[in-house]
Amino acid sequence: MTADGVRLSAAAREAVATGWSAAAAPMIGYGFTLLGTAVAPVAVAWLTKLVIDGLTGSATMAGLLGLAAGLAGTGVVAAILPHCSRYLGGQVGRAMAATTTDRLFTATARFPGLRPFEDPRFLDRLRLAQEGTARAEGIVTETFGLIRSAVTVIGFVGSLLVISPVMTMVVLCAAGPALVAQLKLSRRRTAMMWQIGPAERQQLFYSTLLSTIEAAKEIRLFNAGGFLRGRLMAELSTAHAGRRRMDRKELSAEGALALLSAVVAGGGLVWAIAAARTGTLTVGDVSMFTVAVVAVQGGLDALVNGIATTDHNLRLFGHYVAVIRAEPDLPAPADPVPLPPLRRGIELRDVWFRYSDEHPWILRGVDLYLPYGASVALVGLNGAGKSTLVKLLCRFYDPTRGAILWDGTDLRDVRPEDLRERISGVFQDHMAYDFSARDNIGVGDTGARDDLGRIRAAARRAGVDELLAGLPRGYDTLLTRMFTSEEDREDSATGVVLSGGQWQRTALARAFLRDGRDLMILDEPSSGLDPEAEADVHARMRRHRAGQTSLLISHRLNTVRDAGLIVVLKDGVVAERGGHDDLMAVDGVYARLFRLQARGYHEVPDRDAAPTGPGTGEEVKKECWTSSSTG
Ligand SMILES: Nc1ncnc2c1ncn2[C@@H]1O[C@H](COP(=O)(O)OP(=O)(O)OP(=O)(O)O)[C@@H](O)[C@H]1O
Repeated sequence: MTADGVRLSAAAREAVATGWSAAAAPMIGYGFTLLGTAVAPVAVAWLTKLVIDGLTGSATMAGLLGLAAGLAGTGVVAAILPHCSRYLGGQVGRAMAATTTDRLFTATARFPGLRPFEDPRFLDRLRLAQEGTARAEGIVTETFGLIRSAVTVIGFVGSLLVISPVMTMVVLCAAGPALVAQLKLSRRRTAMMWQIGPAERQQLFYSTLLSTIEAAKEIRLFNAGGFLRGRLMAELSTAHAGRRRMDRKELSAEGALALLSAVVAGGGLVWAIAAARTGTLTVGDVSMFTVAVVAVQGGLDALVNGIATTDHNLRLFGHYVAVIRAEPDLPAPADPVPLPPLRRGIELRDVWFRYSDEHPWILRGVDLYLPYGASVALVGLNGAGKSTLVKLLCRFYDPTRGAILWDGTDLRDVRPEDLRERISGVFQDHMAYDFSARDNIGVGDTGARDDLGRIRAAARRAGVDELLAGLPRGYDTLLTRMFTSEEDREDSATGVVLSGGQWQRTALARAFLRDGRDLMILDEPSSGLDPEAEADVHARMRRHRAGQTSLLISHRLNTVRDAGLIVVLKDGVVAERGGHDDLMAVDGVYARLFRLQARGYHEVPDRDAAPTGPGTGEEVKKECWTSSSTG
């Protein structure tokens, strides 16, 4: 186990098993071609030596021609095999990348809750895991490469031993420090990547901010580009400093190793030439020695580098293994209970919640009953915990204390996917997918994606059908200009941009597509709509919610007054509950907020009492009058 919690042996086993299950046949072919490329250089060197010795000695013509033919044939094989092995290696790589990517995102989708995606360490691990999926192929091909280098080295070491056992030992001993140094460097490099992870994540965050349309307006209006760029560059320089330190260590270590290799090779050559002069070696031996020293050094170098690279790849792949084997963030029920359709109601029983032990309590003993078929409205000030309560109802988190019961069944005893099958809704921060209109709504129930009739019915209920049907390509029009090619730039049919309110209606249609669910959650579904659209949407929602259990969160209290039950959340508890008239009669928080909003609509400005002076309405009117009468 390494400092970042990666098990190398588990990573190696997983890589081999993945390679075998994803691409057994190309892997076998790859192994054989690599073996061929390993043996070919040794055969070429020996045949060359024999030809040279034959030429300088007394070989027959037939013998020489036979050796030359063998040399040519081996050369052809040696020339073709690397191309075959590259192709087969690519096949192995693509198959493994597809398998590991699929498994990684299956695993991330398997987390039932949201906690992992709020945990910076997990996000770092996920980023490295994605890099690890790209390295999966490397682990397999490098391992084969190691075998190939080992075969080549063994072949040449055998050849060197025939010529000089002493020189063989010298060459081999020089490789020892290289192996140790490369392994150390690999470990340090992976540790460095883990350390600079937070800086690189911040860097990615700032570069995304600076290059996406969502942030572009504010950044320009507030002239905040320089500020954000400054932060981006600071994170970049932190990450670069880490990489530079590592590169310097590598430079000095690898430079020293290269020097050692050059000294050994040079010394060996001087010795071989002197030995040939005294007749201890033949000319063919010198040729063989020269090739063998270079090949053994190159092979050992490749071996050492291959081990170091595999070690590094395994560490990255280990993050992938850690993600795909991670325990779910919410405890899975040992014996899951089936969740039948809602018949009585949902009860929050003394629910306490905080996001973590370091965070303050958000809910402090909420007792609430959502009766079957009732439309319940949840109101409260910003930060009161309304959306948090919704997240608990969807079981994105479990209550820290207390329980949520669905017809008496604790949500913790139910599989999260079974629960979510029974829920539909719109979140306050709903998604605007860069998809077609059809897919944007179809995400609500992917099985209905091809059923345009159902999609249009949902859009009609949300009051957006006319708009979407009227787009240049109807429901198949992209609701983004993101994927427009250079040639299509002027063609509006390739993608359109919706307004905020139009997006909100589209999100509502997505929720309505999940028809017949037991609970409809509507978290601020109309905050971006104009008054007419809001009244229209609420009239539609009223019809849709009639007889259906629903929970509506809204700050516009005129939209909740007809709810069967209004609940006011304050200081982490239910402060008030009842119908609109009851709560007005109680004259508490709800009544105060309602009157405050209503006053804004009813108060007619008192012209006589209106302040006058620079910038006030009266002053501006006067200015306009003066300039128009003089102009
Ligand atoms: N993922 C999170 N991690 C930590 N704290 C959070 C998280 N999400 C929300 N909070 C905190 O929980 C509190 C309640 O937030 P919540 O979004 O539930 O309020 P709300 O009532 O829906 O507010 P609003 O009316 O502004 O939408 C806030 O103080 C917020 O800072």
